[in-house]
Amino acid sequence: MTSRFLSLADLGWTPYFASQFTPSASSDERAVRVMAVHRGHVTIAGEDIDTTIQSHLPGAPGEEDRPTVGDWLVIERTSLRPVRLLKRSSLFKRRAAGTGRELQLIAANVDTLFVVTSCNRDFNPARLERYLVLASEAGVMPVVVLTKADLADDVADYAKAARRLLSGLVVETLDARDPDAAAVLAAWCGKGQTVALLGSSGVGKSTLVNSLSGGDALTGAVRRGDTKGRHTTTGRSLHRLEQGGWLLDTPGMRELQLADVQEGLDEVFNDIAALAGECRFSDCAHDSEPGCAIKEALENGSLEPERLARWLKLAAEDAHNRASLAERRSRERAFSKMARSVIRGKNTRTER
Ligand SMILES: Nc1nc2c(ncn2[C@@H]2O[C@H](COP(=O)(O)OP(=O)(O)OP(=O)(O)O)[C@@H](O)[C@H]2O)c(=O)[nH]1
Ligand SMILES: [Zn+2]
Repeated sequence: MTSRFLSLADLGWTPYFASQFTPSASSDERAVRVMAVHRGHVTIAGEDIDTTIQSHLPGAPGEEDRPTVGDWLVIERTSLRPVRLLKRSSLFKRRAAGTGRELQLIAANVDTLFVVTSCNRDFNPARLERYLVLASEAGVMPVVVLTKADLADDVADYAKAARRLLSGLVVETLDARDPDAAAVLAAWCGKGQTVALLGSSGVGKSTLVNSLSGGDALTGAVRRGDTKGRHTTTGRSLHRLEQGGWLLDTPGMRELQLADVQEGLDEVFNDIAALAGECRFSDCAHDSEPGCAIKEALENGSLEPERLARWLKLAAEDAHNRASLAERRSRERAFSKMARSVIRGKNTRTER
C-alpha cells in the first residue's frame, strides 16, 4: 500500500508533534514518519515523499536516540539527512539479554494497544495483567479485545472478569472473522491513529487484522510466527487500515518482556501499590510483619489472594529479568559452589 499523497495528519501527525516542529514549505527541514527500520536505514513517509534513507542521527548518543518504527523524524529537505527525533508519545522497548544489555527500541508513538484474548481457555487474568503492564509502561492505552464471542455462551462473564482487572479498562467482545468487527474497534482505528496488537497464538490476531484492513492483501505483510527473513525484510511495519489508521506490526512486539516495568506494575496494580505504601515497614515483605496493610486487606476480604499472588509473581519476574545476565551467572556460580560443598559434606550451615 502506498503512502504517497498522504497528509501528515493521515500519517498520525497531532498537535503533540506539531508543538515540537512547525512544518512549512519554506523550511529547510521537514517531518516524516518512520515506516520501517533496517540496518543503518529507515523507510520514511511524509507529504509527497516515500523512500528509504540512512538513519544515522548526528550528535545523539543516547540509548533511545535511534529512530524506531512509528517515530517522527525531522530530516533535511534536500539531502534527506536525519536531523532529530521528535519526542515520542509512547515507546515500547526491551533490554536484550547478555552482558551489554543493549536497549532495543521496538515501536514508538503507538496510540492504542489491542490486548487480544478469546472467550475460552486462553482467557487468563495473569496474562492479561502482564499485557496491561507492558502497555502502561510504554505509555499506551490498552483496549482488551475478547474474540470468539460467537463461540461462548458466557461472553458477559469474560468481559466482566477483564474489566475487574483495571478500573476504567475498555473491553470489547467480537467475532474477529465478522467484517463488523472493524466497526466495534473503529474508535481506535480512524485517520492517523496507530494501533498494535498483543496476544497469544491462536486468539485471532491475524483474523482481526484482516477484518480491520477490509480483507485486502495486508495479512501477507503480517507475518505469522515467521522469524525467517526478519533481518532482510524491506517491507513496512506500519500498515494502513481501512478506516485510515495504522497497524504497527513488528516481530519485536512478540518479544516484549517484563523487565524494568516497575511503573507499569504500580499502575496496573495500583490497589496493591497503595496498600504496600501503608505497611508499617517500608521494606515490608507482606509476610509476617506487624502492621502489614496487605495482610490486613486479605483478612478483611478487600484484596483477593489470587490477585496478590499474580502481582507477586509478575514483580518477581520483573526483578529476575532486570538482573543482568552477568549477575545471574555469578549467582549460578555461587549456587554450584554451594551445591558442591554440600555434596562434599562441608556445609557448615545449621538447619532451621
Ligand atoms: N469462531 C471464531 N473463530 C475465530 C475468531 N477469531 C479467530 N478465529 C479462528 O481461530 C483460528 C486462529 O486465528 P488466527 O487469526 O490465526 O490467530 P492468531 O492470533 O493470529 O494466531 P498466531 O498467528 O498463531 O499468533 C483461525 O482458524 C480463525 O479463523 C472468532 O472471533 N470466532
Ligand atoms: Zn506489608
